[in-house]
Amino acid sequence: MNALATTGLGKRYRRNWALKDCSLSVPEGRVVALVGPNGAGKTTLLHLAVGLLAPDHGDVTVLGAPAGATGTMPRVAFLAQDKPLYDSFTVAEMLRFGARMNPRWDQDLATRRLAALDIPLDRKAGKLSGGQQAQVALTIALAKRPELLVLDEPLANLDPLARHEVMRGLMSAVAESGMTVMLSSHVVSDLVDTCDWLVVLNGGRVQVCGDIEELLAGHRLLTGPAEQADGVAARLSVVDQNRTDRQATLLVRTGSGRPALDPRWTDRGVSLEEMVLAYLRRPDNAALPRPALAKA
Ligand SMILES: Nc1ncnc2c1ncn2[C@@H]1O[C@H](COP(=O)(O)OP(=O)(O)OP(=O)(O)O)[C@@H](O)[C@H]1O
Repeated sequence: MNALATTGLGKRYRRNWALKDCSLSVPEGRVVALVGPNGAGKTTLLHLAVGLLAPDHGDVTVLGAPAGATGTMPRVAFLAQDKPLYDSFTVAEMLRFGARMNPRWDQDLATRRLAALDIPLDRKAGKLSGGQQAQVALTIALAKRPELLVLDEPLANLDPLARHEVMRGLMSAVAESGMTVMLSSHVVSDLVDTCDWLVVLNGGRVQVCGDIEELLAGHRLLTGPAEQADGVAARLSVVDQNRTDRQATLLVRTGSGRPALDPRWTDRGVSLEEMVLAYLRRPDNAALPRPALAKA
């Protein structure tokens, strides 16, 4: 079953479509990287997924039911971009609040996790560091024992060590529970070792959706003489290219296998960051399991 599926999903604010024609699916148990530039529609998509917004077009299904369905809410946890905690509550009071609000609450998980992180239960949330606040907010989301955990920019404003710690904590929770996680970020390098499913949003449209390993295996970076570049580009599906007078570099979608090339060309695999940036630079190109990106 898919943890999340959208069909022709659209959301507009007044006359502007923040999200348009968005069709994607995320199988259960995946850790999903949702990436895209500022204003791409990431927060809008996440809010639609957790039922905080209603679609203007199309459908969103979460864990087999329409997003926001009453029966699904206890199975979904959402951590908003600003990591909302009550500043004047102590950590212990935040946990009590979580316990009252959530029928599947796991107090033992919450206290063990916070003890391992050395976060004092008697400290007021407003007096914690940014990294500690992120960890408390994540702990509350995890103690809900969700089947789908949705995190909007969980690493924003954290230093590199805190980013690493948050991701490590998240990964051990995923390993224990098998839940599906969807997290948005601007920083692709933070997601490399963690995520196994990629969704790229750009200008309110889905540009890439799929298994990261398969996507990486299906793209190559070719370098060769500029005068032959048109011939090579005509045979292959070029995502992005960069040419000087003498040399051309093409990032191509091969599907699978390596393209046959003139010996003056070299080719190599691509990193996740190279692939994502190539698509973001070329919003008209797409890597989708279903029809290519519709033009505006
Ligand atoms: N409440 C709102 N009213 C009007 N327009 C909005 C509202 N929320 C978002 N938008 C617009 O919708 C588009 C998508 O915004 P959204 O916040 O979903 O993008 P995002 O990818 O999360 O951006 P960021 O990475 O900057 O957080 C943007 O053009 C934004 O200006």
